[in-house]
Amino acid sequence: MTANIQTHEPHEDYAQRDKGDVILRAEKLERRFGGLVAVADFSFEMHKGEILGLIGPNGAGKSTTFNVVSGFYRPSGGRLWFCGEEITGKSALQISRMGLVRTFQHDSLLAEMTVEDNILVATSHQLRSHADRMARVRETAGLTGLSDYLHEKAGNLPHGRQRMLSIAIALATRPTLLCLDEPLTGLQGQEVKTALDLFEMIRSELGISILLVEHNMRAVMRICDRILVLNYGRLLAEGKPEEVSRNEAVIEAYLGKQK
Ligand SMILES: Nc1ncnc2c1ncn2[C@@H]1O[C@H](COP(=O)(O)OP(=O)(O)OP(=O)(O)O)[C@@H](O)[C@H]1O
Repeated sequence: MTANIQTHEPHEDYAQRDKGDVILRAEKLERRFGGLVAVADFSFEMHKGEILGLIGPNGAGKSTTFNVVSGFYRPSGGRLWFCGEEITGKSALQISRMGLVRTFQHDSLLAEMTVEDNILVATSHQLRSHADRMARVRETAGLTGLSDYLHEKAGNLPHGRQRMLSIAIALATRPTLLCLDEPLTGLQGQEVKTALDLFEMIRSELGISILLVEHNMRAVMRICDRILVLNYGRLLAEGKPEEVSRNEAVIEAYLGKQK
């Protein structure tokens, strides 16, 4: 893994700086599907302002963790807290209204509706006045590079713009925690760089923390402050990118899968 993974400039140490400022806490999280244990004994904390990576080989339990944290699946065991409030067993809608919002691996856009309307719908429960909602739409479109596409049908956008629209929809409510599920899939060179710059900006300008599941290791190593590694549903390692990329067990888990 060290051969094709590079770490870049040192990250500001958000995890250390905000030690007392936990926004997400999982304690012994577990999710079973019949006899299959997809996630087991998974405990972690996430701090305000962090960009936290969740990586692992195919089938490691990353998406299941996302689904449990965001309320789309009920945990089979363990407990979860968001901003100090227990969210174990709460619905996806309740959790998203508390400010924990996720995107999906496959874009969930309203393809026949315009970009503007897709973003507008996301603001509807939060902002009452149409003027406020339109201002939020324009601001969000500006952040995500979609200002020139507001009147296009979402389904007509190129793939990279559709991915940005998924993020714009999640961002429109200005969540506290944004969970991104493989947001870079299908993006090419400059598009990846633009997306990573956007994630940095979301954190630094809007103060939104990011939990990132992503297979693009180079990108994960560049952007994350800290990384959790899952293997067979269990926490295999955690640490800063440079620590994780040198971890023998992590290297073995990835290389073992490639044989
Ligand atoms: N709805 C489900 N029903 C039954 N088994 C499931 C379900 N969702 C996930 N699994 C199983 O749980 C395990 C973990 O899957 P999960 O999708 O969470 O892994 P992942 O790390 O996200 O994988 P990938 O990187 O391929 O997306 C796998 O064995 C998978 O087959």
